[in-house]
Amino acid sequence: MSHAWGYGSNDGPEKWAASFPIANGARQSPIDIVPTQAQNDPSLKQLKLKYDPATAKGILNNGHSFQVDFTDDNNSSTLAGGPVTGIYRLRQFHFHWGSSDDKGSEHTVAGTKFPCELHLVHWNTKYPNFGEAASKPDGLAVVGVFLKIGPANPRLQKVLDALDDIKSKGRQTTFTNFDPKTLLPASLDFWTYEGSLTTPPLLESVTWIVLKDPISVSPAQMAKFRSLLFTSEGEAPSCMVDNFRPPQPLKGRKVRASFK
Ligand SMILES: NS(=O)(=O)c1ccc(C(=O)N2CCCN(Cc3ccccc3)CC2)cc1
Ligand SMILES: [Zn+2]
Repeated sequence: MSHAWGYGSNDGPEKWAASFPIANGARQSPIDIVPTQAQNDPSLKQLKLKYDPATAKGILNNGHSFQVDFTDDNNSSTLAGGPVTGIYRLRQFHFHWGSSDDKGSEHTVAGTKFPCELHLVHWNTKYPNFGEAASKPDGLAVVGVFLKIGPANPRLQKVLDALDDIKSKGRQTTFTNFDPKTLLPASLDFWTYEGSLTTPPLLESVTWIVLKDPISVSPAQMAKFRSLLFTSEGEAPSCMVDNFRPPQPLKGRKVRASFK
């Protein structure tokens, strides 16, 4: 069965359930976060993020987004605390964005869409590797950060400057000496809930940690994201935009807040 999926009218989120029936599962992501319905949980620990810039390895256009990959053969770049038990290793970060500034994020906040959303993907070191962890209910932890239109964000620039080298699907280049902590807002206040990957195979293995505060991105910087292609060299070019899944049913899940 072909698992070719995308974000178009023929292969987009409304069609994924045909190949990935878990798309209609009990803990799917993203969701609409309603702050007034999120309960403050004083038992939530402070989020502990430790990232070593030397673990940054490369940047890849994977045909759905672009990702910055990290070496994850030791505990140099990790997430701990917050809602998770144990130590999770940083594997990659990537983004989702829209064709215009009025959409693009996967999570929404009381119905508000942001133009872009950053995902930092970590896997639980109680499992031997990412692939194993991705199939376990407590296997992954993804930190989500909203990007809001404002002044140009200098901390995004090194990532955006690399995009010219990975314009089409399958292109990759080295990307080293980068600290993803520089992409985070000042406050690590977060909402958390149990969910899934937001792309196929939609595995229900993600503890989501969505930061309350956005970081800024300028319209010109958004244009850089939109300069990428879904397609490989030699194919009819298709702009990489609107690579977001819409919010999914909460199905009785509770969203907790780390803040009052
Ligand atoms: N938007 S997100 O929810 O943060 C997100 C996080 C991670 C990925 C991701 O890395 N991939 C690429 C390949 C690995 N598969 C899992 C897998 C499938 C089959 C055999 C082993 C593991 C997951 C999709 C995608 C989306
Ligand atoms: Zn993502």
